[in-house]
Amino acid sequence: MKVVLIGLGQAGGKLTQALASYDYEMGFDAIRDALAVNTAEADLQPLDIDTMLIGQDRVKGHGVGGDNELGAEIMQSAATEVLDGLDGRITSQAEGIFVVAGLGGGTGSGGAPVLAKELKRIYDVPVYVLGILPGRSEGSIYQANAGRSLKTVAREADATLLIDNDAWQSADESVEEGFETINQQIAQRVGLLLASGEVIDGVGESVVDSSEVINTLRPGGIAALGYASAKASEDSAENINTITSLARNALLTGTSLPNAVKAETALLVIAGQPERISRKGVERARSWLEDETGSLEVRGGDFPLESDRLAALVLLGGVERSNRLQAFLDRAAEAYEQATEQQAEPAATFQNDELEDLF
Ligand SMILES: Nc1nc2c(ncn2[C@@H]2O[C@H](COP(=O)(O)OP(=O)(O)OP(=O)(O)O)[C@@H](O)[C@H]2O)c(=O)[nH]1
Repeated sequence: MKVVLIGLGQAGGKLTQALASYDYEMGFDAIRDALAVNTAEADLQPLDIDTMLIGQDRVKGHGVGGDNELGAEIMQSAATEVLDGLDGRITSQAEGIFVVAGLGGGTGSGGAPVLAKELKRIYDVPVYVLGILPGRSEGSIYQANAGRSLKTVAREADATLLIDNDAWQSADESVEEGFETINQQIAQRVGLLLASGEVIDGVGESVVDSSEVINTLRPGGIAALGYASAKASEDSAENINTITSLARNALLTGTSLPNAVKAETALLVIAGQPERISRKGVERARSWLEDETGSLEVRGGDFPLESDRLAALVLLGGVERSNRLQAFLDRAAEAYEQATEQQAEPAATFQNDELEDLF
């Protein structure tokens, strides 16, 4: 699936760069262009991808310091400038646009819904948001910002693929190392998903069409991505159980949004050397996924990849509220209440039940 990425804010820029590097290193060429947009000059400097600084008149290149309303205002004023900067990048080949952002900060959190809306007005391809939810140990401002941002982003984007910063946490890492690991994990999973539907030189023809990814995301609302991999035998007949257990692990322990299981649609991609992929295993895994997700629309296919391992990638579309999402929404509502207690006049209202209509 040929896409253009726009990374907003610090997390958005770093993740976009990780995605672009992975795509390049693997030779997938699914990411046709990538641009990082930020209000903070220092966050753009370390990036190798093209960058654009916005809002200098308001914050002089210093970022919005977690103020997501200011982030939204700046993106609104800079919309024409950003869209001009995208001219020539979003060509007729593009099958989708991804706005990538951490939902807990200011620039990405406030800017993502505004930009998604503007992009949808102009381009006739789906506009998705790849949004990062703050981990549970992050401060209440992050939780409140992300709650507010998620509410609008889920309305404006064609689908919002959520990544929980707690999803693939490793115990003995610093926060920075942790982000690096998470970004790598996301880059690999999303990279494989995007590469599905692409024909890869010398490896053969892909059997997952990009329209399958688009159709899986068609219910809109929240989407999640699961992944698991394991060493596999050279004989496909020995891999029947490996494939079913990979699909199981991808859904039950490997999703970007823990406990997201029930969904309207699902896509199961089995990646690996074609000789190692057992058809029987794939069929079993698909029917297991159908039962488990409650979805009547489970698509599937293979993705040829030179490796002695097999991997299962599960994309869920129209995800029902999960325990983890509920816990996040509760935290966001509580954080907002705390913030309003300290402020005489809240700038915006946010209630947990306002998010009910998302699901
Ligand atoms: N996964 C991941 N999350 C990150 C990374 N950097 C920051 N975050 C998360 O993103 C959120 C903060 O968003 P940032 O992107 O830093 O903020 P911003 O959009 O640049 O906005 P301002 O700094 O307020 O201008 C927090 O929830 C962080 O935990 C990263 O490299 N990877």
